[in-house]
Amino acid sequence: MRNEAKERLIFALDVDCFEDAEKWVKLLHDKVGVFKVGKQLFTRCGSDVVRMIRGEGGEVFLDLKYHDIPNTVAMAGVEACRLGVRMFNVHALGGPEMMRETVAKADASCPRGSAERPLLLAVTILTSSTEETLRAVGIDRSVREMVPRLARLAKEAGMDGVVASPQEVGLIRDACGPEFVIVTPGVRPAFASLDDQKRVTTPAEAIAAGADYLVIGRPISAAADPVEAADLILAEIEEALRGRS
Ligand SMILES: O=c1ccn([C@@H]2O[C@H](COP(=O)(O)O)[C@@H](O)[C@H]2O)c(=O)[nH]1
Repeated sequence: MRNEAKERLIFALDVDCFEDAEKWVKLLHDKVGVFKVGKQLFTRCGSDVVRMIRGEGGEVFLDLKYHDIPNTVAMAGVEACRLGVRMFNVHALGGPEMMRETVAKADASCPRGSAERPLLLAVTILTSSTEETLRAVGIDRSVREMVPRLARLAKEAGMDGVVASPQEVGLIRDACGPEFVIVTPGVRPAFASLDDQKRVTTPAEAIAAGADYLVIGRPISAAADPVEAADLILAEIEEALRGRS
């Protein structure tokens, strides 16, 4: 069960240099299944950091949240496939054509079912967003309407899963079924602060709701003892997985 908990924990490597990234990977590689490389680290270090993580035996979630015209996103997706990442993502708000094109180009470059094929994920509504955020950008529907709607669009386009708040896992499961992958940031153990996250649950609640992977950054990186924080989170995930089986 400890190994399953580890495989489901994704650590957000939100640091500003290669050396710090390498230190975190060496420190946490026994605790974490996947390391998430986002905009800050990728803009600073590029694909070298992906190769470093893979060289250390880690897997990579390339969290660049592509959102552009269909051809541009699809070709970026092909490059993500070539990097050998375990998963990468686009914004579902980029629309069905953008997602379909990304899936088609990934299928051509890295066939489904092959060992190298990454999971293709679509971000629904960011976990830092609220109803007010949606109104401000002109979306009149609620978060709880938008998330399953975007998840359904992603599934129909052939995407493997979504990134969403753990608060909406049940809605997504109802809309998209048990095989659809759900990756949840916005996870806060009781000992951590919310920071800029708005739609959060604890790790235990996220797993009990049916999340497949939990993305956690600052609750580990800002802890006085990051290894102890990761252990506490793993214990919580493990306990919740027992309750699920
Ligand atoms: O909706 C989203 C999508 C992505 N993220 C990313 O996850 C991590 C969360 O880090 P914490 O420190 O645990 O808050 C961060 O890298 C985000 O870019 C998200 O939070 N919400």
